[in-house]
Amino acid sequence: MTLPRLAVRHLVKTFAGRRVVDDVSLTVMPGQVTCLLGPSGCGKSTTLRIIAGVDMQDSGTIHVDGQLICDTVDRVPPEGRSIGLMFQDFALFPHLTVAQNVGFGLRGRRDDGRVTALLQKVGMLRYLHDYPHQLSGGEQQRVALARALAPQPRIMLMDEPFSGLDDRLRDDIRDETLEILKSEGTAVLLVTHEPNEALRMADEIALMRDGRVVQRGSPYNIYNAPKDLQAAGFFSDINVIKGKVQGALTDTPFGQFLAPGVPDGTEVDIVIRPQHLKIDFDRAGRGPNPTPQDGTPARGVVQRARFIGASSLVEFRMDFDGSILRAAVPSVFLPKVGTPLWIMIRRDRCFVFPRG
Ligand SMILES: Nc1ncnc2c1ncn2[C@@H]1O[C@H](COP(=O)(O)OP(=O)(O)OP(=O)(O)O)[C@@H](O)[C@H]1O
Repeated sequence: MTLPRLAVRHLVKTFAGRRVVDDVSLTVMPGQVTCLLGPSGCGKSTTLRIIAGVDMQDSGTIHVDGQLICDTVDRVPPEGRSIGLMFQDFALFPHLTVAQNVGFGLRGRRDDGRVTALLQKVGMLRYLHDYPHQLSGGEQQRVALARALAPQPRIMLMDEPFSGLDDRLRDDIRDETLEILKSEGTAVLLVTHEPNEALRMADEIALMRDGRVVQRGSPYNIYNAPKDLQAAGFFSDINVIKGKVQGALTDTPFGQFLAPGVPDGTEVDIVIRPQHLKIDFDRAGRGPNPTPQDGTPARGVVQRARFIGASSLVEFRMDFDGSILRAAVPSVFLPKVGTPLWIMIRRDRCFVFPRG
């Protein structure tokens, strides 16, 4: 069995009586990316700082390749942890050239061609003698990556490293960075509050809320099997339809939904993402026929429709209770406000959660 490159267990950190990091455990395997994902203030950066050795935990352990590097008794100093850091504001030294900046990353070790090899890898070899102010944001980011990789760290900790870059550039740099980190076999722990960044980069996502890791899993699993309503809502807009369970089923205007194992009388939220609503025509008020997969259709009237490029966002006011449902549909379809349409809910794409 492969040992995790980084294993963090039961980390706790309290500031002014508040548990900012509350029993956090996570692992990163060699050559893999784990994303610590969560809203601002949930404790991501504090967790990262403890792993880097800049902050000290109140309790909990950190192991690198099975070796204890920090508990509350023994503590390997930051420079002895074989950890590289990349932060958004982790600026290059302005008075050093690109080559000197990367060379600085070697921390006194012999170069042996590593600086040029790394600059080649990040596509910056021709800027060897340039100074940081002569480079674009994306180019500086590439040099920063080369500098962080110079001492061949076993782990790279990244805190929102791409947030200073504009959208198009960010996607490119993200993909390139990932490829380079994988080719170096570095284990990466990446902190972000952006779900799309985590979905795009992570092998594993640890979803954090109020100091706790509430769910861990592959991007696919965490997106398609969220643990609760908040976890579902963190990744996209969601629609919520209310119901009450009777005999493991809940009745709604969209027909019955299965709620296995949920006791009778429990109020539930049926959650569905906008792209999983199906829309059909009115047919003079008859609408489409019910199907086993899509259940009973319900009628709504278009309240708002916005073209946003690849898709259109359509907002419906539902006849049954006046509530609003949002659908994302291919952008070839942009219905007029006031159009009656019928909506069906794909059973296989719904999540049923007891209301908390
Ligand atoms: N040194 C400190 N002293 C007191 N409180 C702190 C300290 N460092 C962090 N906190 C608090 O701990 C909480 C978590 O902060 P942290 O920076 O870890 O969150 P985060 O999830 O990384 O958020 P962001 O994405 O905004 O940086 C915040 O409420 C913050 O104010």
